[in-house]
Amino acid sequence: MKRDTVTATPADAATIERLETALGAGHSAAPAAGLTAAELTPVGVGAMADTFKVRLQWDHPGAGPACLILKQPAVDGTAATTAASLGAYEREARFYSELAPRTQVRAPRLYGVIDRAGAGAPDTVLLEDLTARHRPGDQLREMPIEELDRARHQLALLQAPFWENSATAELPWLHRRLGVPIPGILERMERSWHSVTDTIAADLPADERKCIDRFVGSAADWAQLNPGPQTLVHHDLRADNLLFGEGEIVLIDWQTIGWGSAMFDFAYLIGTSLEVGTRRRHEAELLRRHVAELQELGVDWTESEAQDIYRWAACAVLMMLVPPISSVKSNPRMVTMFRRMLSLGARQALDAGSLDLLDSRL
Ligand SMILES: Nc1ncnc2c1ncn2[C@@H]1O[C@H](COP(=O)(O)OP(=O)(O)OP(=O)(O)O)[C@@H](O)[C@H]1O
Repeated sequence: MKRDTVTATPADAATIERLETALGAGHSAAPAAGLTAAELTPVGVGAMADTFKVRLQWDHPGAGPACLILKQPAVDGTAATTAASLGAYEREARFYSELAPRTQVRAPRLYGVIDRAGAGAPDTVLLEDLTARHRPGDQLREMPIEELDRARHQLALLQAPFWENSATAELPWLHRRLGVPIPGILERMERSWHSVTDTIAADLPADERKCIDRFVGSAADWAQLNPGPQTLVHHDLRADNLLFGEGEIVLIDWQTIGWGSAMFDFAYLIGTSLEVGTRRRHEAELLRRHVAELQELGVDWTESEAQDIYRWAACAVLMMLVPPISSVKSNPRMVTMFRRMLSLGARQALDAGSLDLLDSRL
């Protein structure tokens, strides 16, 4: 969003009251602190959520945060209804309140939650504002390998405490995209892919197009396989969902936090972040480091087991990006981004021999 088109809007009385109550309940404001004014500035209008930076004025200076990030259901009715039906808002709120405190992963601090729709579960999160000293990642540029490795380290911190943890696996609100039948996935994949073969995907090399064709036909079986140790899966761990600060990387956008194969986020992060040549040079070492760090964190896993699962996981980029491509139309940045990631994803699957693996297992 262009900064010069962004204007701040004063919050109405109902919003101020909701914020004050939520911050009090979240122990993020002094008891009985009074919020006197709030001003909302949009920072991101996503597919499913609207995000605002909120400046706050308290009756006693310092009684609560001066600034926060508010992420709430999108105003766009269709997207919001889809997200709500998928449990995306509740899931993100529950991740921040119930799971983030059990990990060392760097996510924004949660200040409070709001049940805006009155559906009996929170759908809005109030988060630590990191706009001043952090910059969002850029999906259109290659991530420097040192930064990628630090993001990967955060992934190890997310995964280790929940590794094969049966109580976490049973949490009904976690997103399940792997290891379960996904109704209509084949039709959605095919419809989406065929709608862009003459546009976004028109100039992809023939072997990449063929690879995507084959993957689309077997995506449901691929997702069902879901091999290897299971743990928490972010499901969209890529540059756009990372905030880079001095000496730290912060992971955001937890609407799709779920349960699945430990190699999924690893393959997706690498596949969406690195150019093909860089990935080829570094992926074995990144995998080795990832397993070594998990082991240091108490996880019982070996490099060769991880390599085996990586062959499957190398389709993660295609799995995540083929279904939404048909809805990417007019925005040139999104078109460029999707085309680039499709190509990277296909090349990653080809390099890993993922489709041959799939053929041999089915
Ligand atoms: N705590 C935060 N501090 C600073 N900026 C943030 C914070 N949270 C989100 N942002 C900014 O807002 C943008 C949108 O946030 P986020 O990725 O969580 O939602 P989204 O992508 O719009 O929604 P969706 O969940 O529908 O994909 C981010 O790209 C980031 O620039």
